[in-house]
Amino acid sequence: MTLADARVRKGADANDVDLLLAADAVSLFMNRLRHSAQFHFVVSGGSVAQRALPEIVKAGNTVGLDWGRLHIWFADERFAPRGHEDRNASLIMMALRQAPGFFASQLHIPAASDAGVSLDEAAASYQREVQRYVPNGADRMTPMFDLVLLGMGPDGHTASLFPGHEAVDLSDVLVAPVRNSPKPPAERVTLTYPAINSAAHVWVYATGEGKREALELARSGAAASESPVGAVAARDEVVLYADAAAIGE
Ligand SMILES: O=C(O)[C@H](O)[C@@H](O)[C@H](O)[C@H](O)COP(=O)(O)O
Repeated sequence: MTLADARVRKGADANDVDLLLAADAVSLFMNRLRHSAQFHFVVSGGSVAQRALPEIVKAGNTVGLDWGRLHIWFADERFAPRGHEDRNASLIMMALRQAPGFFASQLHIPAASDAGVSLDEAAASYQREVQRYVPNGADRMTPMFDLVLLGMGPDGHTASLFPGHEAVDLSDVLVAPVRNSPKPPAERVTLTYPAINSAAHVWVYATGEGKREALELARSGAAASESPVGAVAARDEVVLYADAAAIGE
């Protein structure tokens, strides 16, 4: 299943979408954790980190979610110094501070640029971390995240997979270094399609009129090089969370 045939969860506005998504995420966590010891959840930067994640944390706390059983991963991270405002980690850590029982060791952050490793090493060590912690799917080879929550840019990028960029074409790695990103900062670490598309659930979050055109292109089944978000897929289900402004209906 891809974004072209995704189930759509539509909210009247961004706030409505946040509430809808938070309730769905928590029920997915609870259901999965009935049969599984851990839940591997991939989050993104931008408004996913700023708005959706804090709402998910609030909804989890309301039902007494055991945060100690979640592992949180990054769809992408900017290769900037630790604590820098460009880092997605800053926002994500802020949201998770409100999640009782969630330990720092359950948060998997790609290395910062001042950690003494190169960009290539940061990507390689993140890939090793994914392989070490995330259980493999039915093929016993590919790590299977439980849920990947992606944002999208007005250019159709998702994670740090940008239109026309080489990371979009990679089929043999789970994590890639990105140089010359059209959106600053230029250097990033990103999950690739093999990692994203083998997840059980992939949810795409798009709010605001600025996303409308890119979303339309993505849902028309455009090629990955033109619309990276349009090429995301999932083993079980792709769901689009969008407000009326983004979906244009
Ligand atoms: O790394 C980045 O440059 C951003 O994090 C970026 O990828 C962002 O997630 C999308 O552009 C969606 O952003 P919004 O959801 O805030 O519109």
